[in-house]
Amino acid sequence: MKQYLELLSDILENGAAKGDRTGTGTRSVFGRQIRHNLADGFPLLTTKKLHFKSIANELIWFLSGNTNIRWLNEHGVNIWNEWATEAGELGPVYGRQWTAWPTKDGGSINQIDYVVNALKNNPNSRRILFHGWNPEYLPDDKLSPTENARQGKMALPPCHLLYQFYVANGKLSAQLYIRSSDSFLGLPYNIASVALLTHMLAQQCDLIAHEIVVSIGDLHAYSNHIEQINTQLLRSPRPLPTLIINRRPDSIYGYKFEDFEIVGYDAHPSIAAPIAV
Ligand SMILES: Nc1nc(=O)c2c([nH]1)NC[C@@H]1CN(c3ccc(C(=O)N[C@@H](CCC(=O)O)C(=O)O)cc3)CN21
Ligand SMILES: O=c1ccn([C@H]2C[C@H](O)[C@@H](COP(=O)(O)O)O2)c(=O)[nH]1
Repeated sequence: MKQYLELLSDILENGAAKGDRTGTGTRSVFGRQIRHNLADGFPLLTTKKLHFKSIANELIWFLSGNTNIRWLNEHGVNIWNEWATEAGELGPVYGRQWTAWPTKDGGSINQIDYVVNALKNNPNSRRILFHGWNPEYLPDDKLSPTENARQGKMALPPCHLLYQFYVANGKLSAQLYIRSSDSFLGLPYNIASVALLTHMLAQQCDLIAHEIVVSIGDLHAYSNHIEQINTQLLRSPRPLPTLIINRRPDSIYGYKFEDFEIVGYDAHPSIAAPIAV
């Protein structure tokens, strides 16, 4: 993932010093993109070891519509702990908006069903997308994430918020828009996650997983990640691993972590970094 390292260098070279909600301080650039052909391997960073289990289980959790961290914790995933209430709630975040977008008559819309149906029955459509930005449930900036979740608002507004799919010649591509991207901690997860989702949708819809495009609004490096980024920039990328899906579940909602196998993942050691809350 040379392109990822290039984005990190870009931020260090061209980033404006910018304050942020968390009070940490960032260097930031606006409007960047990464493209990756999935035929070239599964885009799991090799310049630091990533916890694929967290990435896969987080995606499975999104697709289940769950917005409580308990299930994540029971499955070894702790990346959302800092934002949840004592009861584990995050408010109506990703999973809720993806699978049960609330309607004014008290019903809900499953946007994932819509995407799967369109990919199967109307693959030429230019409307195959789902998104998480539901303004009615955005948090109040003056309250903490936990306080927002307690009041039924999202703890955080979605960062990866718009997923569009495209089919040509039997091949499925995806473009993800990330409005705000923590280049060192969040972005590697978001890249691998959209790649995994594309493979799952391709399997369900009898398509070949092709290209992912990740478009980013505010791409930043937190001031307490600069040393870690410099460490990473000294490392050479290695060949990418391959994803194998061992089973074909009955639906997009049927995947379990055990269905996935990452083969040939030879990564440099992980690099610890503090998360900005
Ligand atoms: N500042 C910030 N950055 C993010 O990337 C982020 C948020 N906040 N808030 C919501 C979610 C939570 N995400 C997270 C949170 C923690 C890690 C993290 O610490 N990753 C470690 C490994 C931790 C583990 O696997 O348990 C890493 O080295 O990648 C990554 C993404 C992504 N999002
Ligand atoms: O999937 C994710 C979720 C979150 N992030 C990062 C991006 C920002 O650094 C923070 C969110 O803060 P905002 O003030 O709401 O932008 O979390 C990410 O990179 N990927």
